[in-house]
This record gives sequence, C-alpha cells and structure tokens, in this order.
Amino acid sequence: MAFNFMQKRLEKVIHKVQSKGLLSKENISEILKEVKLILLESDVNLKVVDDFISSIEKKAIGKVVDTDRTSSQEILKIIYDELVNILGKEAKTWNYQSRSVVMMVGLQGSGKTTTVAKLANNLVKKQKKYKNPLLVALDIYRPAAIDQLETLAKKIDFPFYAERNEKDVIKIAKNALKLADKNNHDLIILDTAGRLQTDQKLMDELKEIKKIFIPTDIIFVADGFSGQEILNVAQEFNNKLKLSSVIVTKMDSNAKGGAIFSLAYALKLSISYLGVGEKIANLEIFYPNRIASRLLGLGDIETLTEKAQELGDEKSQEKMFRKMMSGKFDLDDLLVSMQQMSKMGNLGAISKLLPSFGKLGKISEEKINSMETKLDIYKVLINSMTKKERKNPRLLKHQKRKERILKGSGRSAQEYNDLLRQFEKMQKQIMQLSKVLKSGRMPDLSKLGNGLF
Ligand SMILES: Nc1nc2c(ncn2[C@@H]2O[C@H](COP(=O)(O)OP(=O)(O)OP(=O)(O)O)[C@@H](O)[C@H]2O)c(=O)[nH]1
Repeated sequence: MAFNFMQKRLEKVIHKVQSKGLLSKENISEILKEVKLILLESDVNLKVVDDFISSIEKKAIGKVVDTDRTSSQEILKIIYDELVNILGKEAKTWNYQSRSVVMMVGLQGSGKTTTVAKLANNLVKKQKKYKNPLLVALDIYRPAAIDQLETLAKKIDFPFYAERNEKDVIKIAKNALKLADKNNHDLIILDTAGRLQTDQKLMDELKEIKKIFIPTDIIFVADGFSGQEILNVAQEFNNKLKLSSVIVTKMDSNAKGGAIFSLAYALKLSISYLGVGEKIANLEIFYPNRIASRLLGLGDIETLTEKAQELGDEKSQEKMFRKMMSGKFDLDDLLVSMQQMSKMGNLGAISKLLPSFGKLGKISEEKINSMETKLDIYKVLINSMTKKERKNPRLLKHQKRKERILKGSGRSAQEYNDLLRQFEKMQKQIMQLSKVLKSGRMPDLSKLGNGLF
C-alpha cells in the first residue's frame, strides 16, 4: 500500500499529538523531531525535510507564543498544510489537446512500458479524453520491451506500432509519426528505452525523438523505491528535455515514496500519477491533499467515494438498496456485493482510506486478514449453491443440500453454518434499518457492518 512505511510511523506521532489536547513549545519541538526522523528514514531529501520542519516550527511556535499553549488541532492543521505544500499543492490537471503526444522517459526498469499502457487506458477508457490512441515502441535495445508493449496493447485493444528489424530509432519514430498522421491518432504514447542520464548518446537520441514529435508531455517515470540519487537523475532529464510531470511507480509495494517529496519540492516537478500495482487499472491520479490526509491517518474519503462510484451505475445501486429495504436481499445479492467490494481493492487497502481515529479505522491488520479469508470462503460456498438456493436461503437448512454444497466447495460444516448465521444476522439488521428509515428516525449506523464478521 502506498506510503505504508511513512503512514504507520506518522500516525503514531499524530495520535500522540491528539491525545495531548494542548501543546507547549517543548511538546511541539519533540513532535517535530520525531516527524523529521520519519521523513529522513523514508528517504526524503535532507534539504526538503529541513525546509518542511522549519516552516512548521515557525508557524506552530508562533501560535504558542501568542497563546502560551496551542491546541493539537491547530498543530495538525499546520502539519497537514505544509505536507500539501511540499507535495505540490494541487493535482496536476491533464494538458488536454486535440492531439496529445506523450513521451515516457526514465531509468531502466522504472516501469515505463507498463505505465504507457496504464496511462493510455486511463486517458481513453476511464477519463474518455481521447478516442484513437497509438502506442509506439521505441525501445529497440531491450527486445522483450517490444513484446511486452504489444501484449499490453492487445490486452486493452489499442493500436500498436513497432519495427522489429529496424536498428535506427529515429527512422522508427518518423514512420510512427507518418502513421499517426495518416490514421488521425489523437493520443500517441512513446515508450522509450531506459537509460542513464549520463549516457550522452542515448540522451541525444531522446532529444532527436523530441524534435520529431514535439510532444505535448514528457513524463519522467520514477521508481518509488528510488533513494536520494533520483533527484540528480531527474534534474538531468529535466535540463535536457524539460519534463512536464513525473509518474512514480511501485507505490503499492513497500516503496517508501521519499522520492515523491524530493521531486515535487526540490525540483518543483508535478507528480501526475502513482503506479499502484502491476495491473493496467493500477494507476491513481496524484492528489496532494488526499495523500497528506492519508499520511496523517485522517483517511481519504474522496478516493473511497470515487472507487465506490466506479463499481456500478446509480440505477443498479438504487435497485440493490430497494431490494434490501424490502427484505428481499438474498445470497446472490451478498455475492454481488462481495465481488464489488473486491473490485475496490483488498480490505486492507480500503481500510487505509478510512480515518484511523474512528471506529472502523481501529480494525487491526489481523482482523482485516481474517475478514478477507472469511469473505473468500463465503464466496466459494455461495458459488457452490444453486440459483434456487441462493434466492431461498431457507432451503439451505436441508441436510442433503448442505452435504452437496460442502462436497462441491470443499469447505467445512462449521464455515457453512457460520455463513448462514452471519447472513441471517445481516438480514435482521437490514430489516431493522429499513423499519427505522421508514419511521423517519435517525438510524444508529454504528451497529451496521457488524453482521458479516
Ligand atoms: N508492483 C508494481 N510493479 C510495477 C509497477 N509498475 C511497473 N511495475 C513492474 O516493474 C517492472 C519493470 O517495469 P517495465 O514497465 O518493464 O519497466 P521499463 O521502465 O519499461 O523497463 P526498461 O524497458 O528496461 O527500461 C515490471 O515487472 C512491471 O510489472 C507498479 O506500479 N507496481
């Protein structure tokens, strides 16, 4: 999960701040020392950390001097604002043109080829900004890169251009541009070979490609695992090519993500997206305010809401709600809900978007893992039931049916009974909620969600 390393540590400090209520000058200095250490351990550049801490210090200590002590909420707000400031203030809006040419550059293995497909998919299928994309393979030095891009292009059903026997990249680039003009491609994404910023010949090649295509965007792809050295690398690429933004990849793994702070603050480069997995859909727009909120354990309800909205159209959600309220919620509906939840990501990832100070946020990692396991078992059991049984859960009390389902699913009688018990409990809660809603009283939402686990 993105920023796991930093988030876990920062959350602890923030809890400490919250538990104090009022803070003295000494309290603040102590807290800032801890924050500084966390950022340094996360590979954030020293100069960036120093600027960040001294800016908070000035604002926070100023408040204490005015009032003798100041509230933890005010200090939290100052830390949050400074985080947003460091991360780039606002999300980078996409530079939409009637025809966009995007050039992906960076070190070897940073994730360029994967990101070409992810970005094309995001801009065409998700954001619907373009209709006719073309993915161009300009990495002739690693032959597998061409196959890799071709496979990805096929997966998303997008046109792809490569010349497997041509050794001159510039020729390929010129031919690709001719094809793009002929076929009116409105989004052209170039996958260039990974290279060191010190390799003059290859850096000149990028400049040549730039001259041919005159790209609207030159995106530097940085590996989230990068340490301090990424600053010099990006600086060199920026000097030679003038970068438009950065995409930081592998933020789903244990990458510390310190590079993001350094690139955004020290080089003033905008971070446009984060790569959060190997799948094509695993690309997230980078919103500085949402990331700051997540880092401080304040959750990211906006992203959670967006994920939920992506799951289904309003009509089908309303249909499901009506079904629930009329007491007709069956095991088929439960299966659909569980499948939709899996589409949002695993429960661990979802829980990271919730504020950690609320009831839900306090769920431990073990509990989340056990919930995940239970959901998987329930899915297997429901999949072994007939349509009729899912619609009429009462049939599931029959011994013969139970034996058949257990045999088919390979699960135990205890797990089967557990599913039925939890489902009944959930149905009762839904009925109670439905009565309360119909009576116009305010429902006690804290009791909801206890049903399944
Ligand atoms: N977990 C994870 N893996 C990623 C992500 N992005 C890329 N990868 C993986 O990182 C590895 C390298 O990615 P590529 O797309 O081949 O990198 P590249 O920059 O094109 O590599 P070169 O062509 O050698 O320069 C692959 O195994 C990808 O699946 C990401 O966001 N998360």
